[in-house]
Amino acid sequence: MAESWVPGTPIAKFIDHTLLKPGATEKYIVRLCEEAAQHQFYSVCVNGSWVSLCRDQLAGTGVHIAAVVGFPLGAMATKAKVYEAQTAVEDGATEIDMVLPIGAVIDGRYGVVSHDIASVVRAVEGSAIVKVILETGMLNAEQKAEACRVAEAAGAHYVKTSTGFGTGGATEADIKLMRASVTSSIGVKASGGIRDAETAIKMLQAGANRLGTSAGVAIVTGLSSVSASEGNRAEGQEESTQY
Ligand SMILES: O=C[C@H](O)COP(=O)(O)O
Repeated sequence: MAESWVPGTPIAKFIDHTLLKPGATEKYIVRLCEEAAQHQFYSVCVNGSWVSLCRDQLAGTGVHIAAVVGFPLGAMATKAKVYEAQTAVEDGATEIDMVLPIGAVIDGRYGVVSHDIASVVRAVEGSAIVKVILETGMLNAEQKAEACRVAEAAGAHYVKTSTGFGTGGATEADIKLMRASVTSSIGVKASGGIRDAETAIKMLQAGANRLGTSAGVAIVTGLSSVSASEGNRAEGQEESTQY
């Protein structure tokens, strides 16, 4: 069962400190790890090529490593997602945040969705938990609810709202819908567009067990400090959430 936040307690342990921008450089990944260790975030969430660097940087800190898979489109072959997940685990990830095949959900081809998720779950079973990203901004309520049910039945440990690169991000309404669509055995992760403490707390109160955000430092300090990912944007990237 995923841990739930208790009002009045610190939220750092519920945050996946995230840097997924394509132009992220080594110094910002190192900084992400330093910030995660300093603030004792639950994990860093990174693209697969950074996992071994994070493992070295985070040794002895207690901070976990989450790697994204099939990110951000979800449309890769299942075999490719399996290989990507296995590689991330070999390199030190203990959490896999995979994007489900969004088009198959929209088509109603839930057998394909189930097979995709179950294949990744099986590939890393015993070594990593799997969070399934729905990209909620692209789905209607019925599709979101059914995708949650299919993900849980396929063995997922969490359902997660958004990549942060697609249409829309986490909303309280979606967190409530997703929480109501799965049992208490699995968690709900809110991600995409969470930029301040007030929003973070709203997501936790709505039923989220984890938050994915590239603004973790600003959230826990309550300041508009420049976190690793924001610094990365300062090197020439806009904060675009478009593909
Ligand atoms: O998986 C997490 C998201 O990519 C974070 O999105 P964000 O950059 O909008 O906070």
